[in-house]
Amino acid sequence: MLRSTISSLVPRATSVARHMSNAAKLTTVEINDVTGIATLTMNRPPVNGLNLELLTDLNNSIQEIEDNKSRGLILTSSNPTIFSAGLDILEMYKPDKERLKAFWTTLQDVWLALYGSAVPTAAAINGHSPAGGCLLATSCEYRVMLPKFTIGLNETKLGIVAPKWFMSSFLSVLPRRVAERALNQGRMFTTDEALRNGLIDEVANSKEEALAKCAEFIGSFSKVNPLARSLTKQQLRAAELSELENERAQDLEKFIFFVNQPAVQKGLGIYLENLKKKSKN
Ligand SMILES: CC/C=C\CC/C=C/CC(=O)SCCNC(=O)CCNC(=O)[C@H](O)C(C)(C)COP(=O)(O)OP(=O)(O)OC[C@H]1O[C@@H](n2cnc3c(N)ncnc32)[C@H](O)[C@@H]1OP(=O)(O)O
Repeated sequence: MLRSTISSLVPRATSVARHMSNAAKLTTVEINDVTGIATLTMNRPPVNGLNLELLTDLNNSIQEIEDNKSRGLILTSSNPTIFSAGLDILEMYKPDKERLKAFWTTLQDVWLALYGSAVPTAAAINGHSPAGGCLLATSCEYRVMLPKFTIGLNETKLGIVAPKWFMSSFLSVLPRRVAERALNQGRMFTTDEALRNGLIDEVANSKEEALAKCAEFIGSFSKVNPLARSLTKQQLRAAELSELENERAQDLEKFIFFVNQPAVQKGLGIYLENLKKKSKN
């Protein structure tokens, strides 16, 4: 457990916090002038569905944070109950060919940037985090989650298959046996189950506390040489990163082929319909 005082690292000192950029509409980046930590917030109502525009903004924001040599990156959401609902299913249902390509390519970019980020990363998971939301959270090095939400890779429940690199992130956090069973079941873990299984590192009772715990984790590297730390991280993650780098085109082709299968389209249509029915009740 981290022991240094939380208060010195809390990235909420609004008087000193500097908005680095809000040029991107669906994400905001706020740098704390005291800690040097950047908080990257997703803001796409109603559920932070990862569509092409949100992914593009996420990618630009991560790049901006890297370029500005922030001390760390905390990923969170402006929605009080949803971290991210994962990929926007409307991008995959009856898709436009060119947009589908750009969508998947940008998702690949975001994963490579976040999983391979040179700065320490943490996720303040302040709401539900299915599928692509779980991918983002498990791409970070540390996860703090609020109670009574769910997280997991539920792709099999939608009749789709999580790509290899989704599994890599999941496997970097969970023991293989737990990951394999959860992936096959499309299991969503409650906050308590996620903590017990190691899918998250800590539980916090409020978003502020989650941000503070993430900042404390990032602060734990303050006495470590930053170059040695980032090269160590990147070396540990190199195999998974180069696997996708080397197979990006095939991964895209596979995705496009799979999404366009009539059975997959039918399954996505039914899933969307059920979501809409549920939201109307
Ligand atoms: C070869 C590889 C091939 C394929 C790999 C593809 C990989 C995909 C990974 C993914 O990320 S797929 C997406 C998986 N996501 C989900 O299954 C989440 C579904 N959503 C929910 O479970 C819930 O919405 C929630 C727990 C996130 C939030 O619940 P609640 O607060 O009760 O909100 P509502 O359910 O009422 O939703 C409000 C509104 O938003 C629409 N919506 C929700 N999630 C999505 C989504 N992922 N994509 C598009 N739209 C979504 C929902 O239908 C409602 O719309 P209305 O128009 O009825 O308001």
